[in-house]
Amino acid sequence: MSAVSFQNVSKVYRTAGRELKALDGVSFDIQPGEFFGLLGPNGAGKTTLISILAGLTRASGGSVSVLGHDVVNDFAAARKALGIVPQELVFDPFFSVRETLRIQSGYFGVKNNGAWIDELLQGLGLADKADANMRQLSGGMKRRVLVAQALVHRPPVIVLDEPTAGVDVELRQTLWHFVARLNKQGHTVLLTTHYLEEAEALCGRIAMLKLGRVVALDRTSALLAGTASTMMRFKMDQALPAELASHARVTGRIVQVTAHDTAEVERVLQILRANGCQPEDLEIGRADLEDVFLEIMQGAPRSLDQVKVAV
Ligand SMILES: Nc1ncnc2c1ncn2[C@@H]1O[C@H](COP(=O)(O)OP(=O)(O)OP(=O)(O)O)[C@@H](O)[C@H]1O
Repeated sequence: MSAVSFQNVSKVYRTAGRELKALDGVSFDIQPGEFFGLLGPNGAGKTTLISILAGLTRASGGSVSVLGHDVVNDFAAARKALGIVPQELVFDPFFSVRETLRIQSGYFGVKNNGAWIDELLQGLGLADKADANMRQLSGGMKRRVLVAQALVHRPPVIVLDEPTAGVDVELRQTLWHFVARLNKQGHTVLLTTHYLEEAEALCGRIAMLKLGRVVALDRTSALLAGTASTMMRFKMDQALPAELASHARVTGRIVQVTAHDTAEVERVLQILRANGCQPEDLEIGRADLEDVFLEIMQGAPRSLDQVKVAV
């Protein structure tokens, strides 16, 4: 049985007489024990999909289940199987960290949860804040409590919706260490993030959403293998020749161009030379998930062969 199953999920938002299709026929399954990444640019539909999974939003069509429990018809069982770490920080400021976690245990009907709460506090670096009031905590500490709160009932499926947005390096490491441990123990993890290096490091499989549709779904290693394997990076003052624009990324003076092999690297250099460009600090390296993501999202040509070379 799948840990999470999305079957032909669609969602239409109607606002001010306008219709917006936020999700359009999304289907995929996540198997028990997977560390699964859901990626996509702003507005792709990630949060909408997670809200439907959490039972906070109704799908316009299709169905979603968690360990076989439909999120609409069998809501309580589906919700109990999920631990959802939301994006926003919402707390009652008058309770201590430990009280907050006890109350949350109560919501799920979990009794005698002290030992697990201690383990959560320890694992998330909150042990010395256990008796502090929520309002006294920094933003990063509050975020740790959010994670602890989501895990208080030991859910088999953990959903992390951009958990590291605006979070410092130490907390990220604490969080990933802890979540990776839970995953090794058999918990399924669904992660949405804009940090592609995190997704590359953690996720065994990845789905990419674009305008509400799944545009890529594969093992992370296969996604990386399927793209241009080489990235050329250099600095340049001149404008990028138009022939290279479709598979290049420009950030200020820094240019990154994809190439599949050394012949393509030579072709890029040839195009640059023919256009009077003078690249500096040239580096050639392996493509990473960010390159794959941009290639898929921009629908850039997969090979330089498709580009006319003007020499
Ligand atoms: N409550 C709503 N009413 C109307 N439109 C909405 C609502 N929520 C989301 N949308 C629209 O649905 C689309 C998908 O939004 P969603 O928040 O799911 O994307 P996302 O992939 O999570 O983006 P981000 O990375 O910015 O969080 C967007 O075009 C958004 O404007």
